[in-house]
Amino acid sequence: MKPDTDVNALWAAVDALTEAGELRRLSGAFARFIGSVGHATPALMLACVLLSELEGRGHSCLMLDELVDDPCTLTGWSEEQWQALAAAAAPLPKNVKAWSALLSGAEQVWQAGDLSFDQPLVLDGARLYLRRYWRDETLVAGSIGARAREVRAVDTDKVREKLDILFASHRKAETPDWQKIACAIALHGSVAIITGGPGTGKTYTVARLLALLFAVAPDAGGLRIALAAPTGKAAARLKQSIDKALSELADKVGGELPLRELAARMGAARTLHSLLGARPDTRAFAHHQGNPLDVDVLIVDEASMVHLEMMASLLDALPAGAMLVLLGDKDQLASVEAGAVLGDLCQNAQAGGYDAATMAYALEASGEAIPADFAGAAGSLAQQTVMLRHSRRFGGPIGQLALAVNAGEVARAEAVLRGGDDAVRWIEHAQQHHVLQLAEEGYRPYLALLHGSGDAGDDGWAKAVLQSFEAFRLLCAVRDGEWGVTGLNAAIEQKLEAARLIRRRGEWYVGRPVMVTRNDYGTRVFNGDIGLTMADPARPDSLRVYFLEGEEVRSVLATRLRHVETAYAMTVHKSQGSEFAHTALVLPKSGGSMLARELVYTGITRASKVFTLVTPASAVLAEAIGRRTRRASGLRDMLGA
Ligand SMILES: Nc1ncnc2c1ncn2[C@@H]1O[C@H](COP(=O)(O)OP(=O)(O)OP(=O)(O)O)[C@@H](O)[C@H]1O
Repeated sequence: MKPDTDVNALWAAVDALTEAGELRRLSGAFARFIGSVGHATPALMLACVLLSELEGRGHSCLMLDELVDDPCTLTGWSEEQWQALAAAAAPLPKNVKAWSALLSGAEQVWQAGDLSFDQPLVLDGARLYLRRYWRDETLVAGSIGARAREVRAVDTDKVREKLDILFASHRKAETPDWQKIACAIALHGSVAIITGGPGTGKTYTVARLLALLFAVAPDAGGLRIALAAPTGKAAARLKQSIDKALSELADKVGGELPLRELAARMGAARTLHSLLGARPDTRAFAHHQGNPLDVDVLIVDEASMVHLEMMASLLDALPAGAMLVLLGDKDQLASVEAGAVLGDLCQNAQAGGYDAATMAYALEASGEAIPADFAGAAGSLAQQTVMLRHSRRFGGPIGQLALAVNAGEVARAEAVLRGGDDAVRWIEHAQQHHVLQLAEEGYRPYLALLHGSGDAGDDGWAKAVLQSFEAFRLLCAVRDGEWGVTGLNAAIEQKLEAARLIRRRGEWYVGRPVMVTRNDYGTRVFNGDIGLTMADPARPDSLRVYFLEGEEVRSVLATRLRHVETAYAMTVHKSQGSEFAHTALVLPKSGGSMLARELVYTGITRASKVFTLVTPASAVLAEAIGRRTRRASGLRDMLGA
């Protein structure tokens, strides 16, 4: 069907906004496509433009109430820009009811019901979706909800006895002991969520949960456990921490529980892509409902990085009887792709909302009484969610700063930053040369090591260089401009060259750190992997890129890596799941909607020993802390809590 001629005014307004850089090209193209497969009214086309635009910013749907109430906040445009578009599509529906009536009457829109339909758009209550995201959200909500409602029979006496052994030697740091409660609660259902800030003991707890499962399972010998995380680095860290925790536990209680057997049986942790059987050239995974994963227990770390589509694929591939345990920090930045799944699933984590049955069960199975402050009736998923609240790594000023930022307390955050402690510094009125100086100091040690005696034929030496590089990292809020990743990487290269720390001979040179930007199954390098360029010990004229995979070093010929970028500076998004002794976070002069509290919190919590904040003007910090990243999604509603 041909589009109506009265959409031409809208296309002109859309094109003008696109030229002004306020709309991505895809959004106009998407709306035109929808207009080509059915009757194209200006209001419908406008909704499609917005839906696509918001998808690019991580939202899974367009909330009609937000569109009616405050379109400028929704789109991030000025009143003038919004009016230009709205006037071109006029008359627009005045309220949600009128929008719903208009959309549900369009032949391209399907009104939510069962899962089989052909329309590209779905209207579910007051939310307009792209078909794919509606399906994913429905699947995630359905599967998680069903798992949360499935209460498992637990021998509470036995569990309590084993928990007392597993937690005997630890010093209880908080009352109640949420770690112990988390283990008991996880056993009670087919899904559990353990959330908490850095160093609150999520991995420590899950190692004990595995030991507990092993101790109480009727057929421990046949228990199939899988460990996974969104990135290779996070997977390696998970495996390392669990191995460490289990071996410490085995030293303490090894005689009483079969922990060495458990540790020996646990395979490597894998990326979610590899666990699900990603294949080149297709989005479909080898594992799905028809060919489920061969697991009884699946532990997924860094779950805040798991986007909606991946979570849907994971749940689709998980066999019905299996237990899923999600670990992550709900306050961290959400995934780059659409969705904020962990945040949505953890909507009640802070308050608890435990019902009487859960309170009674937790007391019986763990011996810990959940305080009345956390009582409520928050729905079945809340009963399977535990938030760990005491950080063991983060007592000092870095932890205080993270807490203040997370709570939105600007004055307290500024006071910590100005407190004069060596662990937290603030370059408040920075110019680019301050950042370059910081980078030179931070990267000098690994470059000195690299140019000293030793060669990459010696794995121990290559590993030491890679570990030295991990001691410092510059994180940016944005990609472009003087204060963004691309501008800073170029400037840092020049600075290091002027300081004779690197010698560039074209794109590749000894010492160049790179980040992989696309999965490559041929060379087995994956999006987000970071490597360092060193001379090939076998052929001194060629260069190889060395990657640290857990304890192992592996290398790939530099010329075989096609999708990489220089990585002295990287985005906060890409740094998730990593930790650096000294982390420097650079905020731009103005970052728009990107610059938000979750981003600053995630940047700070990447630092284990020293954190430096770099701002061109101090007001930028308050601006960032004051802005929350909110992603539209229907998951909370669909979960019904
Ligand atoms: N109850 C406890 N008793 C003694 N030590 C603990 C306890 N809980 C955690 N720890 C220790 O605190 C440190 C941080 O714990 P862990 O690595 O499990 O935290 P995490 O929440 O997984 O952190 P991250 O989010 O950074 O991965 C570890 O060294 C761990 O051994």
